[in-house]
Amino acid sequence: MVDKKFFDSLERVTGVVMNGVQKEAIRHTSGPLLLLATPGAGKTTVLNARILYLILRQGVNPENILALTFSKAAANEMDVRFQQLYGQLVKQRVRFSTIHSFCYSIIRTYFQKNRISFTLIENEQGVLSKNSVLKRLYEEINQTILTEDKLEELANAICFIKNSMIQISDVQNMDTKVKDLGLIYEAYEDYKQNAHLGNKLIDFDDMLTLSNQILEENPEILLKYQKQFHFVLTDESQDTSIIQNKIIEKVTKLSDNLFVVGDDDQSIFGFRSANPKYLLDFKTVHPHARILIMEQNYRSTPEIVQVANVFIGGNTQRYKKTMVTENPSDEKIKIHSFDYDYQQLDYIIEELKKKKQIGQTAILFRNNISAINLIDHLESANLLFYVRDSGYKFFNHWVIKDILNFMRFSYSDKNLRIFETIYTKFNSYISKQQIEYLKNQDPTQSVFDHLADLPTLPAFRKKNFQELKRQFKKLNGMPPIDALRYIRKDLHYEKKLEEFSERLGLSMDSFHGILATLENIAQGMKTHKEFADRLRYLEQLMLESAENKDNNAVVLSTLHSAKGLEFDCVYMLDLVDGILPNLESIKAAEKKKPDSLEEERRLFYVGMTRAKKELELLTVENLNNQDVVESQFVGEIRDIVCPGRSRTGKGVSLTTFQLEKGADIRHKAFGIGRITVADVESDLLEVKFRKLGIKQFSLKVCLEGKLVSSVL
Ligand SMILES: Nc1ncnc2c1ncn2[C@@H]1O[C@H](COP(=O)(O)OP(=O)(O)OP(=O)(O)O)[C@@H](O)[C@H]1O
Repeated sequence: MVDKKFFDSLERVTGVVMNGVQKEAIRHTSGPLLLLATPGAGKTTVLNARILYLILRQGVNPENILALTFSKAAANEMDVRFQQLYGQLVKQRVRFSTIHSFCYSIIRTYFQKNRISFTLIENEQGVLSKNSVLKRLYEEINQTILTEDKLEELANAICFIKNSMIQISDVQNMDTKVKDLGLIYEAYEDYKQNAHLGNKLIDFDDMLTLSNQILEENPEILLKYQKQFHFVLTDESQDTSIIQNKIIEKVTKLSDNLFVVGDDDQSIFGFRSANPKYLLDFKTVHPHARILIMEQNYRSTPEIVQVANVFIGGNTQRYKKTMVTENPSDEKIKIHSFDYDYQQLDYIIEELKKKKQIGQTAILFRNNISAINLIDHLESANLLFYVRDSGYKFFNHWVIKDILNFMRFSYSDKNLRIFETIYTKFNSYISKQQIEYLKNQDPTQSVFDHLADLPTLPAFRKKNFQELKRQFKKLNGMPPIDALRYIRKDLHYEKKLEEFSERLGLSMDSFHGILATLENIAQGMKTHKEFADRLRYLEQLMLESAENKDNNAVVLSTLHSAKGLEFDCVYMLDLVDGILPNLESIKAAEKKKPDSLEEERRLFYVGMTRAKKELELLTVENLNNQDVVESQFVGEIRDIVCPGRSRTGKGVSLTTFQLEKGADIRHKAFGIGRITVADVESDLLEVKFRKLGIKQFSLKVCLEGKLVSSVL
């Protein structure tokens, strides 16, 4: 009865009437509890309300409460949400923290007490920084340079090792694309321990490893934390890694007051060793735990909820949950296919222009690079935007630096300093010795003239240098878009990139993406300077976009960073196989290893369930100048949204949609085409594709292998 007062005042403050399960979770005061929920079920809402309940109703001191989540942004958002709603009721600050910052406080206290000096190397610049150390060790061990993309792969692999608590001796058995990972890892750990005697170097994930070790080896320290944090709550618990899990379990062992909130269907950080297994095994570890399930979605329309339910049901490793909603109906999920990526962007811009308010709209994508073209388009259309991952370093990528250096050099083929940065990146056949020779020549003359004047040079090489001189001169007079193509094709920069990628085992996809993005930005520009200025301007806009956050600006975010958020309207773009799902997961699934494809499905699901009212899925047939195939997930959604269109009449109705002459279908490998023949008796399906022309297939194989799907 007394709790009624609490819930009444909660309702007044939040405007939310808690449902039965939510109330039960909020009122749960002792013992472990797993609160499993579907998206939009109010997990964060309940977690905050439970903290309030503990403080106001149970008289718990806020200092004894620890609310953990797994990203800085999520911790901040929880804190802000709590302050906004309950700041008036609770004056003392509650500790909302990431697990890393909690661990940092453990090691800092321990090191200070034991007079151990340490340096954090995660975000440092210069030779001591984690990235510089990793780069140096990789290059020493592998005798080859490490690109930014590979560096990210290496850093992720090391993060994975630590979070999964993999022993050094087992690293070599890991399935990884990083060459000699075991050796690099060992050297890295050794360097951090011993390179600076008397000073430990510590990276982000060392905070976890060291905290776990400190708590394990020092019972008095562990007891201090156990006594201080009598109540521990973890949000987004599906993202807990093995080591994080161990730390949480240790700290809560005494009080046993662990309140775990999560959704196994939203576990999307596998590359950092996050694993839904923690949730799936909760009852085994805590046999006396309560498990509550919240399936009511307060966020989205029935149209979105129903489709998302069926879609996530395609995964096998999950708690079976069925989302329901009482929200009013709205529009169906929309699916749009475009021939080219720029058409997709034009469409979004037109749609945004029709809206009065765009602050409740988000554009979500798999890879940060998708944001760059968007920014360019949005700026041109005078639409305000906010980029959530504004730290993305697109504009500093070495490929962009190369391109700008080609352009700069074309202005003055005397500039040896710039020439040195590009001479290996086109077919120059210039040796290091020749570069040394140039250093002693008259700097007011063309480097090509100097080279052509070399005494013992064969005639064809002379001609070659004269030709290069002519080519760079030609490049200088071109508008940026033509210049880009000229650098790629005529000066063979792209071929050099391919050779480079092959040597280092890199995929060309990201390079294609960068070059195509540059081409998009260069459209319609007249001078190289204008192009370079535009790049600088866009970079600045991106960095400053955080200021637009609450200013009616459309939100641009990767799917990963959008977790926990909600918007009236969501566009998901670039939905093609190879991006979402990514290539590795498709290949693994073909070899009957479905785990990563399941994670890709969860990522897609997280994106869909951010939408309250409108959800639009956008796919293209040509992305970054490459022909691509629609995401298999989009095909599935299409079949869920529009099952069994007319099954009567002529044609082949062995599937949920009609296969008949004149009907448009989507082939998994070849994209959209129009049926010219569909004949069961002769087992023939003949399709005319827009770009590939007519192709014939076995009807049986297509149907059994689900190679064809309907087009809305
Ligand atoms: N009982 C309720 N009645 C009405 N609205 C509610 C109720 N509980 C939560 N909500 C609203 O539902 C929306 C989703 O809540 P919240 O963000 O807490 O969900 P979540 O489970 O954390 O979502 P996700 O896991 O998808 O990020 C919010 O707008 C919240 O105010």
